[in-house]
Amino acid sequence: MFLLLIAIIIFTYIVHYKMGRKKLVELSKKLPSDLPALPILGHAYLFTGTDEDTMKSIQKSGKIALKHGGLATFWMANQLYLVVADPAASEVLLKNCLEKDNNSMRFLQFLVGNGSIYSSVSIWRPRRKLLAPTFNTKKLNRFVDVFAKQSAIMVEQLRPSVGKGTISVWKYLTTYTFDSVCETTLGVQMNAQSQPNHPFLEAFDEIAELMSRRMVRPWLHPDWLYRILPHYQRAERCRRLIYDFVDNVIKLKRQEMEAKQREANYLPKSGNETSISFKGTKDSYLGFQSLLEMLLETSLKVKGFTDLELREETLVMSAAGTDTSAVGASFALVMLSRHPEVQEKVFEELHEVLEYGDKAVTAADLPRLKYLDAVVKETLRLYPPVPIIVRLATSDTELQSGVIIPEGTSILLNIWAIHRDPRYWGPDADIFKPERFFEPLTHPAQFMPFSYGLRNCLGYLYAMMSMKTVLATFLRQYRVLPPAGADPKTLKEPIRVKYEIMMKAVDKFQLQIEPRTPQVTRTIG
Ligand code: HEM
Repeated sequence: MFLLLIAIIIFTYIVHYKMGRKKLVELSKKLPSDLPALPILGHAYLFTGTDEDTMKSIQKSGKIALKHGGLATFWMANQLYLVVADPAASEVLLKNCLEKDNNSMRFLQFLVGNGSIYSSVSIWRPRRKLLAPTFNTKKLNRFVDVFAKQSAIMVEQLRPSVGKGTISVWKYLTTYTFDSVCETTLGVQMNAQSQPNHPFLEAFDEIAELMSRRMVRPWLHPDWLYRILPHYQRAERCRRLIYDFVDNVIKLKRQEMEAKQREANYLPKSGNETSISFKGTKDSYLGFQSLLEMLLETSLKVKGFTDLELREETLVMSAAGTDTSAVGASFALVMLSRHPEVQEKVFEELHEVLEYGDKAVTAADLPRLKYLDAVVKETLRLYPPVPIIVRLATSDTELQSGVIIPEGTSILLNIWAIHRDPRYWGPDADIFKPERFFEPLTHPAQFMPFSYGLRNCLGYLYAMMSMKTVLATFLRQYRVLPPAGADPKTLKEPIRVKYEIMMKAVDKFQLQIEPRTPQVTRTIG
């Protein structure tokens, strides 16, 4: 009897599995990829080669989907991926499929553990609820002074390179965002701009590269194999360094907050270290509350985050906030170097809103910089720092077109392709034209550099503020030009890009910088 029961269970499982696979195979036939699938590997061979080749494959998959009305399928080994390059389908999928595709996500979880960005819905939902209030406009407005201060430092760091030929702006922008993110999220002044080889930043860069390589190389996927490779040893060393650093910050911040509370007589002198009651919101020594401090405070008032959760969430914010905004601002500078007429319009607007001089940009100035806003958006459209996002269909999901996406399908939303769809952006979809953002969008999901739906980017407002502040501060002082000796024909072609979890310029954003007149020298306070 027992054996019969086991046999029935196994039989039912096999039938269920086969039925599920049948639906996936049917979908792959209905929405073909146009490219041959190899035995065992499927289309995984597309992701061999350099990071630039990987990005080319992402673009190719998007183009194929666009050719077929926005949907195509690919096999990565035995896993079916639906590539989506259609706003209407994206809207349905991003509203209904909240679970992330674990096949690719588990490699990113290596660093951020259960941090909300890659976690399962059951972990993500309560965390998002706690995190969301910290990103409101009023609180973020207080960060603009930090962005302005760090931008001024960046402008000074660049001064020796002004008028001296071609340079890569990447290191300047990434240390700017890193210092800003650390100060506003962790409440720590890192000074990476004056110390660009900061070990924390280097570890972050290295681990991002290692994780993205593993993600797209199936032979690095099995844990047992990965753990014996030097790749893993390097990743583990970076992870340890990052964890130690963040854990220390959390510890120090706890102590700092507790001492401050005691000083202000918020606590009885004999207060128990672990049961502190925060009665009021006090600004830190930085003059504002960092996101970590807000979370620490919440954690002590209501059932909030444990130290491990705090580590995970602060890491998500640091990882999600640093390179993304640096990539966005760097691409914007490259686009402006290629479009001098647009750069002049930005400069005129800056002159109008901020006047000549070196008055720091304030939160009140940002909404008035409308043309700069359109320039940033147009850059994010053509060069979205996060060109793909993934989801998993946890139940059969019907699209508006009637196509049913079966449970178990991995979904790859190709933001790069959605942003270049001529059906939504017109025949000049590939052209840089900021003015298009003065017209209403045809579909709310046709522009989604920050994703769309309930799991969209929490930091989009933060990112827009940071990018606009640094660009405004930079462009008031300097003019950007293409690299010396650049072939005019190449400058008309799309920027060469590579995929490293984020999309970056292959040449690390090379430019020439010239001073604006009248030149203003600024002393950093
Ligand atoms: C140009 C800059 C940025 C871009 C393009 C960007 C893009 C994205 C995208 C596409 C996602 C969603 C991924 C998905 O749907 O699977 C995301 C999630 C997230 N981003 Fe950003 N991001 C940027 C800046 C920031 C900043 C500055 C912060 C914080 C300081 C931040 C914090 C987050 C967080 C916490 C999530 C996870 C949200 C959740 O799962 O609930 N991002 N970001």
